[in-house]
Amino acid sequence: MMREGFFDGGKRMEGNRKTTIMDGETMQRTLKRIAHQIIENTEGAKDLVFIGIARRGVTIAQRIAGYIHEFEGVTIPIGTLDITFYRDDLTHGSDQPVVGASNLVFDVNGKKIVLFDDVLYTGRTARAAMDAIMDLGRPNFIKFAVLVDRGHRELPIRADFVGKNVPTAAHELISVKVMEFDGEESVDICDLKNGD
Ligand SMILES: O=P(O)(O)OC[C@H]1O[C@H](OP(=O)(O)OP(=O)(O)O)[C@H](O)[C@@H]1O
Ligand SMILES: O=c1cc[nH]c(=O)[nH]1
Repeated sequence: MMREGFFDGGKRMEGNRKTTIMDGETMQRTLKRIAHQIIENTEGAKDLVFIGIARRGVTIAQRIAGYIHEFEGVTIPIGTLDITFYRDDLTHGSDQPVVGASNLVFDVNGKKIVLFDDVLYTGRTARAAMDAIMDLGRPNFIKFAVLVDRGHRELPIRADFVGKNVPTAAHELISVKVMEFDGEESVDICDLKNGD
């Protein structure tokens, strides 16, 4: 289930004023930059694996792995984690991330893991992802890459690779659209309070 004020997929944008902060070309350039940063900061491709948080984090992981293949000629294994939010009706609003299906196609022990998501907000999704990974073994390290960091952290979590830092208000939503799921590419800030 989703958190209050959150909408699903394309529907979440309807009826709300939006400002586009990244178009497809900028997104591509940003992901290429992150690919270079990952190459420089993960001590070589040996034991390097990616984990994408479904759904758009998986797309971002795949795109960046594609660029690294193009730049370095190495193929990085990609696993996926599905994390959704569950609202506990008894405690009104104490929404909790729940780890669903995971498809980690490798043993995490000793791996250099880069975790990917589209948006970093409270940090609860990242925390749930890291908990799920650590339950499976002991990686060499976990680094975190996001397309957008919008602030408002509720946990001491930060990303190692950030496409764009976007200061936001609580009544705004960052909506990332990728071709695979949305048929278009952009990052928009949607104002949920001042809808048209
Ligand atoms: O840092 P957090 O507060 O945990 O927020 C970040 C998460 O929120 C979004 O997922 P959302 O639940 O909106 O689902 P969706 O993007 O898959 O629609 C986003 O894709 C991140 O996974
Ligand atoms: O603004 C936000 C917050 C969490 N997740 C999103 O996708 N956008």
